[in-house]
Amino acid sequence: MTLLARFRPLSPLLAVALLMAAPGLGLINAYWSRTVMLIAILSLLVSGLNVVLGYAGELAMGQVALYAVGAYVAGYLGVQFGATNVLLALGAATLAAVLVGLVTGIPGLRLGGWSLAMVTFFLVILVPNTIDILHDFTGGTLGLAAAVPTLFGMEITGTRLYVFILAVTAVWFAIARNLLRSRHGDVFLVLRQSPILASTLGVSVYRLKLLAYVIGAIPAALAGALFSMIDGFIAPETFTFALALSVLAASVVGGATSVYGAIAGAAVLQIGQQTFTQFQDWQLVIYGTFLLVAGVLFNRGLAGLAHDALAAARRRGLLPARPVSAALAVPVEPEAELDRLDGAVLRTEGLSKSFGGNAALREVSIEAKPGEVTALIGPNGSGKTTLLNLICGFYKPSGGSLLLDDDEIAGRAPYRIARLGVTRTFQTPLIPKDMTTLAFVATGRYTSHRVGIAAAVLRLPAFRRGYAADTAESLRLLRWLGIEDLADQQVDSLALGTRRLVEAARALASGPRVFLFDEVGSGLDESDLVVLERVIGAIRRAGGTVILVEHNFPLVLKLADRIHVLSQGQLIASGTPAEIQSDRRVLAEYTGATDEQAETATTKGAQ
Ligand SMILES: Nc1ncnc2c1ncn2[C@@H]1O[C@H](COP(=O)(O)OP(=O)(O)OP(=O)(O)O)[C@@H](O)[C@H]1O
Repeated sequence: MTLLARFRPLSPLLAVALLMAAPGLGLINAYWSRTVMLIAILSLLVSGLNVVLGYAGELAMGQVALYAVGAYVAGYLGVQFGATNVLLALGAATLAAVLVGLVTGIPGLRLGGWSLAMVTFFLVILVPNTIDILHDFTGGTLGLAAAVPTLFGMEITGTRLYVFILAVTAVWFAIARNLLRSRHGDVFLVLRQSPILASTLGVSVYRLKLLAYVIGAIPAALAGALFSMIDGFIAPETFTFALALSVLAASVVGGATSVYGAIAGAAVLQIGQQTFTQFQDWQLVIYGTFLLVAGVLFNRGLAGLAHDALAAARRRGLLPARPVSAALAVPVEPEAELDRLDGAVLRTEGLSKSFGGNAALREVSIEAKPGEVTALIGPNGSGKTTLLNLICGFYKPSGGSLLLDDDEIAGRAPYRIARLGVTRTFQTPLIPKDMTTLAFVATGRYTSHRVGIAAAVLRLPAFRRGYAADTAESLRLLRWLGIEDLADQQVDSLALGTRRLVEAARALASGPRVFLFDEVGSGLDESDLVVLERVIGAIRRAGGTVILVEHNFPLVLKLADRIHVLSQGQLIASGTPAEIQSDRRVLAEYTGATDEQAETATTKGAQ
């Protein structure tokens, strides 16, 4: 390990220490100390927005309202109760943020769609009125003169306050870094791009979004409490809609899916505002235009540019390569067998699904057994994907039963069904952005091998063990599939065939009981198809239950133990590959042959 690589993890710490010491060493004057404090505060606001918008993909505009909540709670405690302890102020602000987060997040997220965006947007608009209505507590439009903050009897002002604000900001960023650079952060990214994929991983979309929203609320309220300590005065004109926009703009400038991008974005915005004094009059127009342009051209922000520049420097050998995941070498023979899988019997009994007047599935009864491949075939629109979606819980049946080892699972939430060991791949692979192939495969283990948030934030041994096990197992699967060299590549840069194999690895990573493969062979070249056949064969031998929806008839004949044929939502035939191959109705319906041609074909087949 080079000296540079050894000290890399310490570099943020050194930067913070230097910045903290700067006023004492006479490196910065009072103007710049204040600017640094304001940048730290804005970066807390932006960091919270990044968690909820950049990672979890939920547009929540309420950072400014939570900022106001933090400021007034801290201010009120000091003025009304003489509780000036800064730690108490931060604790109370955090509590208030969690409370407001839950009260606004629960209805906003329950209703779905754009509800949270609307709720939080109105929250910001209502801030000045709310402050006015609560003037007994807030001082109304006149503002609130806050008490001098203290810590164990010591006044926290001047350089002490500067150091305190930087310390709180550094602690928050350490928490955010540890949270976002863990499987939790990876699953937030999955959630941002595909709630469907997130539920396939066993994640409750509603709960995870609420969690991200509440976590994002905390730094905003902390920022408010810290802000109330700077000037000792808070007034409603600080908490404006323009500030909400500037937080959004700083998030875009820094890069919403970056941990430290929030600091870069906040610095650009804060210094920009202070430098261009006429800015105030034009700020709404400037932010609006900037967001429009940046949304199209600049969507990974400064962090994205820095990331690309570092990657280019590594490619040219100017910087040492990143520790590659292959360092965790585990010898795996490509032909090795999978560990034993605890397959389950999946049965549908008279399962039906109608969309309005369209009966997509009519009284379908099938059984898929462990250690067998059960194939579903049929022409386009015959109901195959609908059947998979019913099994996964994405649709609720209009009638009939769905049994997993004799337990009724119809109507259960998708994430609950996933947690029972039902996994799937998709007709169009669902592949997130901003994630390596290895991390994506490891998300398959998120709920089956869960490591808690506290363990991740505090980097406890349980986290380290879990992370190492996830990495080793994901790498083992990639190696088994012959694509370990792609482990560190961005998963969304892979070709379609490789994406399907990576999806299979993600599905395998949780050690599931039932596999649903939706047209997994389409778009694969010959060599990928060979790997796919090996994968499905190995799952079957390991005792897993496989349901295969596939148009590639020869592939189905090769892999399936039993085939069910659907036509216009009805089961028209079930049998072994040999029986299906010579079924007249199947040939007529499925291949589009006329009855006469089908008869000729079956007669020939019988001879
Ligand atoms: N969400 C939906 N809303 C309305 N109709 C739907 C929905 N999903 C499926 N359908 C309808 O149900 C029928 C069966 O569709 P499904 O996608 O299950 O067929 P499929 O056999 O998987 O077809 P393909 O081979 O083209 O994927 C079609 O008529 C389709 O239009």
